[in-house]
Amino acid sequence: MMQSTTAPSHSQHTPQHHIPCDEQQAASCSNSVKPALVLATDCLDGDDLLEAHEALAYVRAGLSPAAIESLRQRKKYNEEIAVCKMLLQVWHAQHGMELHHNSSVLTEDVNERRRIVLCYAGALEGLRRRQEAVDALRLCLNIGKEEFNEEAEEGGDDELPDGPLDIQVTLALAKLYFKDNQKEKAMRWLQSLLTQLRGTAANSIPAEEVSDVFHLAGWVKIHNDDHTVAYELWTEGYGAVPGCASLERQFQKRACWDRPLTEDAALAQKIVGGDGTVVEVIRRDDLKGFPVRDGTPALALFHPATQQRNLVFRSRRPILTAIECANVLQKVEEFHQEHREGAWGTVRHSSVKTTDVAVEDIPALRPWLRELLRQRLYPLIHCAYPQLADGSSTLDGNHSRVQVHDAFIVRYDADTDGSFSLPEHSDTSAVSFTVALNSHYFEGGGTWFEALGEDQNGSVVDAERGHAVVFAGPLRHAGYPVEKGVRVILVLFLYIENFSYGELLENYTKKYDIGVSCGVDRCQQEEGEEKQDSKCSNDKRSNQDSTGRKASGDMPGGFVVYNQTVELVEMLNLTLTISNSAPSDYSHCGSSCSLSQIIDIEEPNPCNLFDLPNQDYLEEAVTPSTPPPIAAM
Ligand SMILES: O=C(O)CCC(=O)C(=O)O
Ligand SMILES: [Fe+2]
Repeated sequence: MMQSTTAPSHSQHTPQHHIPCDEQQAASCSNSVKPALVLATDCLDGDDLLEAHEALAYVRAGLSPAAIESLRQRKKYNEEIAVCKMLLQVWHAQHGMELHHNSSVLTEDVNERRRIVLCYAGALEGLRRRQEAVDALRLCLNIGKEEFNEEAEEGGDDELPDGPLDIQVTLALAKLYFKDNQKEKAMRWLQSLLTQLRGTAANSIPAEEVSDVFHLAGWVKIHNDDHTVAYELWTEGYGAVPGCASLERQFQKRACWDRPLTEDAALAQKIVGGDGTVVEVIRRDDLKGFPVRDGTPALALFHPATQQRNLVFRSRRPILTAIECANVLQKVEEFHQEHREGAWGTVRHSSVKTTDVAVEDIPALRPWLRELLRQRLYPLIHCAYPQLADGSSTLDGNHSRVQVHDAFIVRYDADTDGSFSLPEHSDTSAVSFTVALNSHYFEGGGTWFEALGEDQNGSVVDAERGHAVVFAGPLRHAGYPVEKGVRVILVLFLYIENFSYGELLENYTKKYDIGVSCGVDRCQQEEGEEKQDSKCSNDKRSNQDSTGRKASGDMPGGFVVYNQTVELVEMLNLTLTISNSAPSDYSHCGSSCSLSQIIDIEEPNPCNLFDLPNQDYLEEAVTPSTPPPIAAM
């Protein structure tokens, strides 16, 4: 069983920069006065007395800046709704309700109506009146109110209108369905758009609309766990719109990770190096398996007989040498110095924002990662997850079916708000890796898993420098807070070619009557994406589910509340069990942590995982010729 130690007390575990509650309240009160007063002054300058009074009322009420912003936003949406409603009434009085593609309404009038409807639906969505926003868009697409009935509300299929679809309105509708986690419906509309685009002369449709359709369709597929089709769509989209930066990025990513590997070994050795230690091929005995609780949905991905309940593994010996780790950190740091003025970004992921950098952006690390995957990580995955639920293997002959969806290096810093931890989430991957690139200059950290441990509080799996933790991506997990210093890890989101497991997860969830998981789903975000919610939205409005936990309500975006991790820590501190005692000789390293301190190459490894009690060795794989059906689990 897992080795457990009692968790540090709450005070030990709360990072120093967290202000106590009452202090925090006082800070937010005084903060609110300033912007509201500025606002009031601005309004007076602009002779807008009403707004000035409103702003002063906010000041008197002691509202926080966030509350003021939210009130003003609500007001703006309500105004937009009132104006749009009136304009639509006028428009329909002039042109009638129905608008067929052969109708005599002028193009300008059609464009005007579209603009109003999109604004109207956007404002309704902003106020969380999503169903009304859907109704408005459907009406604009000539799916009349009269047949909008319970069937639609129950998730029945929309009937597609005759004739060509209005691309912008259909896209907006598909986005709303996607946000509402109605992925099949979203995909149905997008499929119709794709068919329409494929049958239309390329230059007759604005490139932006074409790229938006491909982009969104790809993301819906990713969130439906069908990465293979998503990348096919993005590749096709890039062919249709070669100028589209976001599609190009996805295309280049494939070109980077699917490249033939012929020269990588020598190149990787030259660039990233090693200390001459040959990292032997990983065998199953090299992995310590952590069994998850019965009823964990991610169990549905793998064959129950070969997997048992082991969905999280940690390597018993390092898969990266100390020199390799140091050299990778060096390259990452050099990259930030040369290209990012020394600063790390948080733009790559929406909903759960890591402070990170994509490996494919650092040319020196590309051959290294390709070689690492081929030589060590893919074999490791095959050992850990030998057989999928459909009876197939992660290997196809000698070729690994595992593919990179996202590869990035994450930096946690105890002294930086928003990057000392990562809230609870699941990854958009079948299998994920974290590989520790340092271990001596931080305290805390590790990966918390909801489904591990004896009780409902989960457990933290931590790893020494060079060691890997591999786990099923749909497992709920979090980056446990780093209390002191800096923790740097390599993270990989991987998918398995032609293995889309969404339905397996869904059936398992239904079978065990598990509610829809609350919280956030990790998805990638391209730079500048926040402006376009056609990809993953970064919606920070929170709501509450019936269990009292904050839930995103939205898929795939959700919200980011770093406080969520603080809540998590508080909850964990009650009865947390840490799966392995952390090395006790961490040295303190504060905000001025330098690269040489993070790169802990000189340090002896304080905790040799080979010396741990071995009772958790995995059982040898039993591979039955015909797998029992999932229902037998
Ligand atoms: O910090 C960790 O160990 C987890 C990181 C993670 O879950 C992620 O980047 O998606
Ligand atoms: Fe994750």
